[in-house]
Amino acid sequence: MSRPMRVTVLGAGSWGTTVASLAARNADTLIWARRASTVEQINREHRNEDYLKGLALHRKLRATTSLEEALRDCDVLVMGVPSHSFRATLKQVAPLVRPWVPVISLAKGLEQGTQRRMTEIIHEELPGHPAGLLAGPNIAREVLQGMAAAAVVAMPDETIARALQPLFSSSVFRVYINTDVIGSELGGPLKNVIAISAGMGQGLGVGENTRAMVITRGLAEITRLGVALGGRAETFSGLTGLGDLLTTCMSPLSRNRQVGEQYAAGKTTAEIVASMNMVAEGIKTSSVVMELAGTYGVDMPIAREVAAVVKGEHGAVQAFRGLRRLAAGAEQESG
Ligand SMILES: NC(=O)C1=CN([C@@H]2O[C@H](COP(=O)(O)OP(=O)(O)OC[C@H]3O[C@@H](n4cnc5c(N)ncnc54)[C@H](O)[C@@H]3O)[C@@H](O)[C@H]2O)C=CC1
Ligand SMILES: O=C(CO)COP(=O)(O)O
Repeated sequence: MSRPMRVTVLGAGSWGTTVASLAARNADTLIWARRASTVEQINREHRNEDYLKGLALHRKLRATTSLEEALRDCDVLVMGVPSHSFRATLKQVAPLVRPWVPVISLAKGLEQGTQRRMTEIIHEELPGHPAGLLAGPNIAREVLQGMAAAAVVAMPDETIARALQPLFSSSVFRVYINTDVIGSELGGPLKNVIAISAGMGQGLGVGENTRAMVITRGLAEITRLGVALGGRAETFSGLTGLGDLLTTCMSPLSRNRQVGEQYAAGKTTAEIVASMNMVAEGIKTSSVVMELAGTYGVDMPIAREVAAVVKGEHGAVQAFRGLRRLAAGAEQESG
């Protein structure tokens, strides 16, 4: 007798838990967390108070602290850990997961030191596994509350993407597919850096025109680097590009935007990181983005200012002064 499809999600933070709760509507879903207290709360009370305070999870979602149990009957593996733990987690997974299982990344970061995208790390650590991602403008709390949203499953193979699409879909969560993995995967990490700038602007009270400038010129930077790295230009005006940039720059719930507001309040990177219980990928990604911009000769003035603030080279006020001093050329060119 065939058993129902098993989705395994690794990492029970805000987004891993939310995606697991979505998948539990459509498939037998198991989430792996390191902390026994989190597992117990999900199994007994259908909640994850540390990350999604006051919100109910799908009753069928089950949790475990055992990686062996999580991977035993896994048909689809979803990686919900942040980019800094992505490779280490995959190394633990490698001996336990069956060879053909597709692996979907939720992480919106780039690896420090190697500058790798998460699906590149999947190929390196789990060779032969189909690798893709789920991304889009998806603030976890809003999605879990059932507010309508849309996302993209990006896989090189359209047939596999179509097979995975219904696992995450619901009447209020619309999942599209895209075969441009590079373009779809770069939107998230790059928008996180721009969102820090938008947050700085918010904190400094720069006004809506300036915010629109940061978002629009930020998209130009994202697209320039993304295309140089092999993404398709049109992907950056879709959900994983412009869509995610907008939600992250506009939402007070965005951790990256909150980080920018903290910089505007005069806090240092160390102080900000110490005060957060969640990850803001844009902090670490900013230096990786500047390395890539240097290698590919791409002009990224907004990301450059963010990277300088993250490193403590100057403050948010100087960053916005720096942006004002930029010479403006033709709109489709750099700057
Ligand atoms: N929260 C959101 O609204 C969204 C987040 N994302 C992305 O999803 C990824 C995960 O973010 P969140 O869930 O928001 O982060 P979070 O900060 O809420 O939770 C991170 C989770 O990963 C776990 N973790 C960290 N290192 C680990 C390790 N070595 N082994 C096992 N577990 C580990 C933590 O214990 C925690 O449960 C990030 O890359 C983020 O950019 C993407 C879309 C939406
Ligand atoms: O990626 C996100 C929304 O799509 C979440 O953004 P933050 O990590 O800034 O909260």
